[in-house]
Amino acid sequence: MPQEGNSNCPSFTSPAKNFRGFKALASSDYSEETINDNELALRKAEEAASRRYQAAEWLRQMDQGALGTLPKEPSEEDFCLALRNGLVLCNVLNKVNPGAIHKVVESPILDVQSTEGPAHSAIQYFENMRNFLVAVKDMKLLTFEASDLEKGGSSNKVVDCILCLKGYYEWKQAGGIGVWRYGGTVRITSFPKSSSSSLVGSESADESIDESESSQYDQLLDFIHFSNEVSTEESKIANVLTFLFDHFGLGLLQAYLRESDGLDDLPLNAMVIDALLSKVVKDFSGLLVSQGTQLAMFMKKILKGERGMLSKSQFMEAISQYLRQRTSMASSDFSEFCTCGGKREVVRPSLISRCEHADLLHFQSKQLEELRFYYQETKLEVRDIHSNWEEDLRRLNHHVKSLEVASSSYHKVLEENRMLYNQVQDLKGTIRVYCRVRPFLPGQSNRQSVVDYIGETGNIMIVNPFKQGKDARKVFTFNKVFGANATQEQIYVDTQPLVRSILDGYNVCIFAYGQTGSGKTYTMSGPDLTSEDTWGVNYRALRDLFHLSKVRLDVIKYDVAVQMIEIYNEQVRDLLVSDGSSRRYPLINFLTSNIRNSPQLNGLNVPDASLVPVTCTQDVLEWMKIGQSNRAVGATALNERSSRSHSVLTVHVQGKELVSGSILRGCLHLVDLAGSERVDKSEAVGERLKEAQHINRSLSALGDVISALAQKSSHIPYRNSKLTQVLQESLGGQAKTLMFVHINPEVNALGETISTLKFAERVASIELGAARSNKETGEIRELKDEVHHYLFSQS
Ligand SMILES: Nc1ncnc2c1ncn2[C@@H]1O[C@H](COP(=O)(O)OP(=O)(O)OP(=O)(O)O)[C@@H](O)[C@H]1O
Repeated sequence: MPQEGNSNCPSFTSPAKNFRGFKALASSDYSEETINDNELALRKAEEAASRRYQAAEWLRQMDQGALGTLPKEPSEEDFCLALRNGLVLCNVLNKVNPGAIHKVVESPILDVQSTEGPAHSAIQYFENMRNFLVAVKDMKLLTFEASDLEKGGSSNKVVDCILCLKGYYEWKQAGGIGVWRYGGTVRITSFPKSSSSSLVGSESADESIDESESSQYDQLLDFIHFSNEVSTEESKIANVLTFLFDHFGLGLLQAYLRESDGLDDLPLNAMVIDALLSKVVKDFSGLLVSQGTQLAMFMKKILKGERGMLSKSQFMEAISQYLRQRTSMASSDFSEFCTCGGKREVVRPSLISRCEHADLLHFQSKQLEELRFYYQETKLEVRDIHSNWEEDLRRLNHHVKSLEVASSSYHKVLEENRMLYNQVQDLKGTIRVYCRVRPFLPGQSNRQSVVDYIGETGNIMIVNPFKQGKDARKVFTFNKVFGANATQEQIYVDTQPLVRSILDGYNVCIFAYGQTGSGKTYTMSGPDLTSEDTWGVNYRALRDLFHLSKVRLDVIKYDVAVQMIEIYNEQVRDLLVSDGSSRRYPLINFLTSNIRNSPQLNGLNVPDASLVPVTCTQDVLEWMKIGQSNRAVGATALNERSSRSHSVLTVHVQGKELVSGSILRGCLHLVDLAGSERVDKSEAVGERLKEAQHINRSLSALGDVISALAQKSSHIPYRNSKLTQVLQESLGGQAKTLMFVHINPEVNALGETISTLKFAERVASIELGAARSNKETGEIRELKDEVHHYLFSQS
């Protein structure tokens, strides 16, 4: 298991620690140790005792006879005394190397008290001891002097000899291969030198080594030097092993954790880690054992190779060669292992032979080459596409610009076309029809519109949400269609030329048609008289007339007067009465004389209605307020503010050219028709029902007149209603007529919307003939005046 080292790096306990004694002896650091002499002596004594006990223990194990004479932990004296007769040593040596001593003197009597005893026992003792020392020497093991067992001798040398014998024995028992050790602290390597002296060493080697042992001592120093080198190598190896072990262990841990991804509740505690690591240790130990076995086999092969016995240098050279081979083989695997961190899938390639590895490398570099090629190709393609795009974009830009030009020219052409069309219409006298779509009103929740599309050229497409396919859509065409967002200003712009033509002596009739609540009053008058922005056609037209008349003041003098009547339940009422209750709001006796069926000389259709001269817009506003308040307004289920009557505001303009004296007479009828909805839908009863019936009757009379006019019928039924009678001149005469047809975008008004639009299309087809100006030269006027006087004087 890894342990914390000084460098804080995990490391194995280095086998080199086994050389502690020798290193202490040889190292220069030794002198620097701060241990004082007493401590050193004590330590040495402890170590010597420990080794002595070890030797005694082994002798007791090897020879039963020693059990009685040699204590388990003998003092130095007891130890020497027990071995002095040489019996135990001879018996043990014969066990280690059977037959090494032919004759062992058994049962020596050591009677130190008898006078002969010492001599006799000394003989026995000498014989056994001599035999033992000779045999040991023959075996090239550590020896000692017989005197070492005497008082003042070096018992340590005896201990070294016994432990050396022990090491030899164990080495032999293990098969007698390679390195062997004795005493648990010293290694001795058997180098088969030709010289008789074996290489031996002992950590207990001290100053007592005499001259005769100098060659042994030199060898011992050699060995110390060698062992230092080995220890350096070993510590390096230990570091590598530590590193490998960590990788191996942590790699396994990682693999385990990776594979346990799915197990959410897996308790990952210290116990699991311990269990894992003990498994790792087990595997690693197994690996070490098998490696050890292989290494042992290899060493055996070297030692027992064909070359026979090896010298130290040969042996070391063989090891180095082997290591070099292994290093070059392992280094690539090792670096791969380090790079990939032991991941299973990546580690696998490390198992592939180098040949396969090279193939893989070759294959990958080929793939890399291909990838590079494709990358370059793609880069070129992208560049091509990019430049193509740029080209396309340039062309598109150009195209857009030409379209812009075309579109502006198109608009110009469209405008010209419209003007030409209007001129043609003027020539033909066709009634102009403008369609206006009312916006949804605040509070209307279902905002599904029946208006699907509004074209620039006067098309409007109505969609029926309850129908499918072709039948669901219907297109109507008018002079112009204004969407819900059109402003009052935009509405008036197209009307302005017509209005201005009044000052040139033309009659103009503008009437608003549409279902109740579709915005007729909004177009004609506007929602709020106080705000000029929302003024309707009426006020704008009058403002325009006054403005123009002022501009022409130096050339023509204009007189403007207005009439305002209402047709309610087929009765014509004067709305501009404000001079007392008796004349207020009089019912004009329509059937007798007050509506002329042919244009009057003064252009008045209803001569009995009040004709109020006005000089400015403010005058008009005042009179209109009076007219509005006089107007009959009734509430219906469809629209509380719904006007249940037709209102006609007529502006009479008479201009006299200052130079020529010519008279210009024009009039403008501004007609706000009553709602065109069907009676059943208005849910009206009683008075309201009567109103609705009258309104419908007059509107269908209007429809009949329009049909007859469209068919160029010889009889036009103007007299069927008051409305058609009042508008006769505008519909059938030489007037310029404009109809604003209004539609409600709501789905529940779809039926009315369709019938309104159909009616408007019919109106649009009527050709009235070219409008004519009511201009009388001074000469004609004078002649007319003369005729007039003449007729009056005759009557
Ligand atoms: N273009 C528009 N923009 C905003 N609001 C409008 C527009 N047209 C109509 N309205 C609003 O719709 C409501 C009904 O409009 P208006 O009274 O003009 O309808 P009408 O056709 O004259 O009704 P009636 O036939 O009953 O006289 C009013 O509240 C009006 O302000």
